[in-house]
Amino acid sequence: MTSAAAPLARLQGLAPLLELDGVVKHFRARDGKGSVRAVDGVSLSLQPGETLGIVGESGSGKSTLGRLMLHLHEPDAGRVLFQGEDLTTLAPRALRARRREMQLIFQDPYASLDPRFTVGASIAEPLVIHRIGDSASRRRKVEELLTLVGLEPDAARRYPHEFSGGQRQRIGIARAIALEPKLVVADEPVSALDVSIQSQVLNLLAELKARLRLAYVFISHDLAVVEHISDRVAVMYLGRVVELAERRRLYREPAHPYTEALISAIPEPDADRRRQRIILTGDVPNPEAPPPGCPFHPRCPKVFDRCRVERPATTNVGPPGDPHLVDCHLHGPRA
Ligand SMILES: Nc1ncnc2c1ncn2[C@@H]1O[C@H](COP(=O)(O)OP(=O)(O)OP(=O)(O)O)[C@@H](O)[C@H]1O
Repeated sequence: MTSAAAPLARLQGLAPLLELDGVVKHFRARDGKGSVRAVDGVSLSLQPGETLGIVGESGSGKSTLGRLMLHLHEPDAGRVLFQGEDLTTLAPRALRARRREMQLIFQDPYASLDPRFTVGASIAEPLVIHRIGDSASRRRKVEELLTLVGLEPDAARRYPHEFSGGQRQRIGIARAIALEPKLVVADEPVSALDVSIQSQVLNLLAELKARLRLAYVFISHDLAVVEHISDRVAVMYLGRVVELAERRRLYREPAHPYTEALISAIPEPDADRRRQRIILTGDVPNPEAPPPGCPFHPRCPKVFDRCRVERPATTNVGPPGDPHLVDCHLHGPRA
């Protein structure tokens, strides 16, 4: 996907918070032979205060992309710009300072909560690491954060195992926003929760976004969840963004047959909005040996000859001022 979205934002006079330009990350395959193209040339941008949803099947590269955005992975190629600064070339000290402004929320809050620490100590830890305030002011800050995420201030004295999954995710969120970041990457933040609790946590994230003017990158395999929270949505397939558009447009008029199939599988109680379910045949191809041409062609219900040999370029199918980018020969200049 080319970086058409980023120049457009610039034309509109908005400086992006985050820009990815041709970012690549390959891993050595777990058997030691070959390499996995986890992220294979992604360009996109995120505006301050915006929520970008990232969807795709398991193994499509969503988590790797999220970690590249926070520079928790070093890219093999391409650039990651945060507020215009290239994170890949920043000195370690400057990078540490930028880390305050970007945080990660995990699927399993246990990953960020040490069971031996009180909740208060876990939430205060980033403040301690970045030497912010003294112990009294940190205690007050922890109480404020707990209140902000809908928990009682005295939760600070208790331990993670004393809380339910939803409450633990609230604690993980309190910890992530302790340093008042500008960017939060939330990687499947509600996938481990009961459906009834999911919407409470999603509402909390939406409330915090408005209050703290956060930008989110919201990663999920669940398209219904992403629709609820995102401003724009990027669809990943085999390490690439194959479609990127404003949320309503993407769900109403998906341009890529892969997106269309994913959307058709969302359970829809409203019969008028229900789509004919498109069943994808075959598995996601092995990312160590992606197919030639369009990587989706072996599973695509609309495949034609050109798809088997030529990789589609990115085309903007959106109206002026509303980019809708898609990598599919159905929409290319010679379609
Ligand atoms: N550290 C690693 N070493 C080797 N391969 C890796 C590593 N991390 C990820 N991969 C591989 O890269 C590909 C993309 O993985 P990634 O976790 O980014 O996808 P995902 O879309 O987030 O999937 P999931 O929803 O299952 O987490 C997969 O094939 C995965 O096995």
